[in-house]
Amino acid sequence: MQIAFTKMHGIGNSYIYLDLFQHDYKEDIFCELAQKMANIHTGIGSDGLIIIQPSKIADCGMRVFNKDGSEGTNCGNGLRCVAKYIFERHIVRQELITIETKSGIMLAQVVVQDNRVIEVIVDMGKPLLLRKDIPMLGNPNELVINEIFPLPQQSLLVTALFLGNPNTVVFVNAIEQAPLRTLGGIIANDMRFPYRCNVEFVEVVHEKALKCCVWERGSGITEACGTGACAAVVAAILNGFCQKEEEIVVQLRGGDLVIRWADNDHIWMRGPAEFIADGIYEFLS
Ligand SMILES: N[C@H](CCC[C@H](N)C(=O)O)C(=O)O
Repeated sequence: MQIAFTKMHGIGNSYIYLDLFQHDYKEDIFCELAQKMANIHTGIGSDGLIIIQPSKIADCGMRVFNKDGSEGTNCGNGLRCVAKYIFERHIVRQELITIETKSGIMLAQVVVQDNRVIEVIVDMGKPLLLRKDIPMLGNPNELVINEIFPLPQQSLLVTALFLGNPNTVVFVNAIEQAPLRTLGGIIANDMRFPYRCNVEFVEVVHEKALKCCVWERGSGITEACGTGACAAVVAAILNGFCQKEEEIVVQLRGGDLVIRWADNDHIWMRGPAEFIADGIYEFLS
């Protein structure tokens, strides 16, 4: 079966995009397709698969599937790419775009220069801070801020929250020394998170800049994570390292995002989105 796809990335967090406005691919192949197309050796290579589809309640819908075939509930870098895609491929004509995700309807504003989207600003909604909303085992109506998180090898101090998807933030003195490879997957798959979680290690550079590296639920280490960068800013503000209302630059391996926790409690993310290639994939189910 031939699959028409577009590969795009948001600061190095790359996905294979399928456009269901143009093609009628059935959802029962998405899990296997994500695993096969994301494979760098036998497929196209990406951090996962994103489905762009019609929606009854927004300009379009977005579903995100990780490398392991699991489905996420949102994708910050993916939202910017979807907004760019549907604007430049004329699925919509307006610059303010609504995108339905499994964690709610997101609002994206494309910034256009010479008919090209050079940047996208996304309202990522409000962070959810209670354990029951992350979700994380323990007292359901408690916050998880700078909490001791015992592991077999050592105990960490974590701040956990839901922002598009479950996130656990660990502050470190130097990002180069973050135990990303050794502990990222262990935390992400810990049984205290019923739906697993994305894990961000964060160094506070100063009150308006963070360094962040990420182990993503279902995909492992990625160059960047949009929802993770937003979660890092929320955690830094909750821990008193940064201030609400300020624009915070989050420096990830693949590039920078500008994040702001506004006074209406919404999180705003600003960053680029790029096309890489269009192609046809031979799917042998
Ligand atoms: N791995 C994530 C989905 C992708 C999130 C990330 N790529 C982003 O840019 O937000 C999850 O399963 O929650």
